[in-house]
Amino acid sequence: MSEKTILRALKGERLPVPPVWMMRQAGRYLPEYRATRAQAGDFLSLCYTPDLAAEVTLQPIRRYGFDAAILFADILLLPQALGLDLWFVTGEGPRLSTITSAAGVAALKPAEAIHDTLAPVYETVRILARELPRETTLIGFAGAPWTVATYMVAGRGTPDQAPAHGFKAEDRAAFAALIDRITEATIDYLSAQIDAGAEVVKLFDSWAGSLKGRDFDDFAVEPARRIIAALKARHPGVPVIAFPREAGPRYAGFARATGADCVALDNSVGADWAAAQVQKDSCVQGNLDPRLLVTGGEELVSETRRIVRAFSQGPHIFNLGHGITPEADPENVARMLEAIRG
Ligand SMILES: Cc1c2[nH]c(c1CCC(=O)O)Cc1[nH]c(c(CCC(=O)O)c1C)Cc1[nH]c(c(CCC(=O)O)c1C)Cc1[nH]c(c(C)c1CCC(=O)O)C2
Repeated sequence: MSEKTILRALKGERLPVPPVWMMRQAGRYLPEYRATRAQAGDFLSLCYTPDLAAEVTLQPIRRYGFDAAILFADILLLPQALGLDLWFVTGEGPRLSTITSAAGVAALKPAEAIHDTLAPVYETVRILARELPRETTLIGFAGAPWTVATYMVAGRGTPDQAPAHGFKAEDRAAFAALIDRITEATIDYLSAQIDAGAEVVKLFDSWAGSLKGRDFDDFAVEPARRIIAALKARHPGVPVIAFPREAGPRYAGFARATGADCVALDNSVGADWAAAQVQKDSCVQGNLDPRLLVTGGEELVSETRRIVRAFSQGPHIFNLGHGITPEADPENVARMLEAIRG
């Protein structure tokens, strides 16, 4: 059996057909996901019940045969493990107790304490490592420190991340201490996922685009570099995908600056630009507009083919530019795969 396609692409190999998976591939657009979620009761119970979390991870693999499965969990489980309260308001999104001062940072639990809360996530990984088809790669993940901090400071999602920017402006040392604490915990969290059987890990920095200039270097590049260096020291050969969403021109050089094996691109980035400026340094992942899985039609097929072609001269993992939405038509996912695989 030759090596899994995603691992080959992550080592820099150009493949005739790019391997493919989708962000949020286990999600509300699938009727089988909605059924299992109803069985779990609520979203967090689904995340913390290993049999059910493994089941929803496997559902899109059974239906579509994606080349990778991504662990079913959430980036906000880590702040919960560090001691914050976390709950989800149906139809609105996450809520957390907040951290707005140096004292709040000091009151967080130490990194070693996270495993008590996160043990069920590692159990989900162990089940998946046993049950996935042998050609499917298992991806673990965490939020990048800046993105996780934006939720810890605001207590919820915020369109412009103003509360986190405010804390950073008011007390940069305390904010940097918060980023450090998350960075250390993220290293231990991803390391435990790898020990349990994750073959690749991905860092989601969904709000990286709101960091500019020196802030981007200090709070997007540097934490990613530290996390990747620590993981490479503990787990040589395990690849890391970084997703500094909406980094724009800062996507260029991101892999070199952080040591990431692959940079995931959002759909605001031109594929031809990224092929020249980003793919020259590393594998790239992306970057179909998820709205096309709602609208479908000829544009879905032509855009899918255009992206495959644009990245065909180097290592590429096909994916969306952001998560698939609940309104997406499952039939359109099949059409996208047909356009990639022929
Ligand atoms: C910012 C962020 C979060 N979570 C995540 C991010 C980074 C990626 C991104 O930008 O989308 C990452 C995430 N969240 C989820 C996964 C599982 C794996 C996958 O299928 O990609 C992953 C990798 C499950 C989820 N996480 C969430 C759902 C929906 C929950 C439900 O079933 O109602 C899923 C499947 C909930 C969630 N979780 C979060 C929010 C803001 C919300 C509410 C908005 C929404 O509902 O989409 C925080």
